Amino acid sequence: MAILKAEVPDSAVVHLIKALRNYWFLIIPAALLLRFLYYKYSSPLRKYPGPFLASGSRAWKVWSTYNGHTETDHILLHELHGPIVRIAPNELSLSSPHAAREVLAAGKGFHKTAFYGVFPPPENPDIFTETREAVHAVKKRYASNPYSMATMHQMASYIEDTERMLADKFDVMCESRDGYCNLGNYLHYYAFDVLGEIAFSRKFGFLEAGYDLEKAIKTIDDMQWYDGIIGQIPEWDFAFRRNPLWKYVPALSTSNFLITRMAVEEMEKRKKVGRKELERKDLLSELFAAHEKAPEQFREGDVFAVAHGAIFAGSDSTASTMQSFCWSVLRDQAIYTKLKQEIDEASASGKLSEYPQWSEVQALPYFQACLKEAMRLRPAVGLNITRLVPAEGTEIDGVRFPGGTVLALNGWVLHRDTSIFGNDPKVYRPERWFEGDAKNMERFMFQFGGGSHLCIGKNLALLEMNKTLPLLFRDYEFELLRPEEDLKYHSTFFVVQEGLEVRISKRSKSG
Ligand code: HEM
Repeated sequence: MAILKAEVPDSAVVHLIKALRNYWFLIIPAALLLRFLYYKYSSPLRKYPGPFLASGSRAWKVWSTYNGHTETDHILLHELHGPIVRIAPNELSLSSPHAAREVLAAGKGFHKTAFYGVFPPPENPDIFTETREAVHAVKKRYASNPYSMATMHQMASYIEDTERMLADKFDVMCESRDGYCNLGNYLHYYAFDVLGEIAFSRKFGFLEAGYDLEKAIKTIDDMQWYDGIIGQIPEWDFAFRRNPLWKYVPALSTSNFLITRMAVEEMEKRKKVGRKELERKDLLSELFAAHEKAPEQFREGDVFAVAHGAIFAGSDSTASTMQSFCWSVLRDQAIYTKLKQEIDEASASGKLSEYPQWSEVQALPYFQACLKEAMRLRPAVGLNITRLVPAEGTEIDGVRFPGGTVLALNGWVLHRDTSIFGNDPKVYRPERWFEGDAKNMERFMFQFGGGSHLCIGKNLALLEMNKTLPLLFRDYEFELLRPEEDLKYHSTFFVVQEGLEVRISKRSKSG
């Protein structure tokens, strides 16, 4: 006897699964298109111009960061679309320096975005990566004394010790047949070794080796590149670096990374011998002192995170600024000659010590103008710094922005504003600092950020550059090997530059 099977109709869920299986190639693009259109048109930001791709997805900014030229992309965007450009469904880039001051001003409620949370270490954020404003304020308060100019001046001799080593290296190159010097690389090694001395009382050894030891600098650049890209889509970090499986891929493990290894060794040493037994002060010992004063508010983990983070935040940035300075000055003979003249005159009249001192260099107006102009035209941070509009929304320059909107600021864009910096903002011209309203221009310089997130390493970076650059230009003659070529660079978070190669020779003491 035949068994009759009752026909049970498929449920709606089964229908859906079958449809997905059979028509996924149509359904997925259609869903993505709908999502794109929803983001494009449902947002109150739909009235702002910008790249088409950016209006409905974050793909445009991921692509721009991946390509390594966020800064030039944004300059072009603003030239094309004006002062407010939509660069993602919920994100606007602003080109007005006045607006930037408002956004960065302390106490206005614009918090850092999730972009920063991607930068390591997630388990114990440092001052740069901490996005909880209240927690950030506490950490910064305890770390500010170790970074103060007074503390930095006490450590100036370690900078001089590293200067001596750099000069020894350059002296050898001057004696070589072709006088070849990769000035860009050596400034990079120098900036790292200075930070090693300042943070841990030890050079990392880049200068001595004369190459990128254990590819540590390259690794940092690659890591920052990852942070920059994934920072645009922060939730994706959970699929990659925050994925628990990540640590089982040996090639991706950073625990044996040169900089981290040294930081851990120094940390252990200090814990064993105690801070008071140490022969000299450094950033780590000063941060330990802050921890001892307030062990609950500034924990041991914070000491490590802040000292370790300093290397990441402070080396590429300072190196990049010194490279921009050298390249900009050396490619213009008139500027180069004028700068040497000022330095030589100060030297001849005994106003510049063997290792130039901060106060002496403040009295070199042309040098100061050259440095400011380098930081204006090629600020070391190439990606946008981003802030969230407070929940209640805000009004800036007469424009209302809804709460939760991400506002993006890029130093390369802001520093090309003609109303502040004059009609030729794309030209490297130190003279502008004597012609225009220099005080006003300074108010609108963002190379160190601003407000409550102003760069904590600004004093160290300025001290280092003010001591080192005049020394180099006093004692050595540099000739660019390819003066007609632009310096190659790409932005990870910082602007990583390549190709600053020169012929070097020793200058006579009389100039
Ligand atoms: C010429 C060199 C430098 C430049 C151009 C520079 C630039 C900047 C900028 C633009 C910011 C703000 C980022 C933002 O708001 O998103 C920043 C923050 C920071 N920088 Fe620097 N920096 C330099 C050197 C240093 C050094 C030497 C250190 C440490 C030794 C350092 C440590 C930091 C830290 C910890 C922050 C986070 C501050 C906060 O959020 O409160 N930087 N820097």
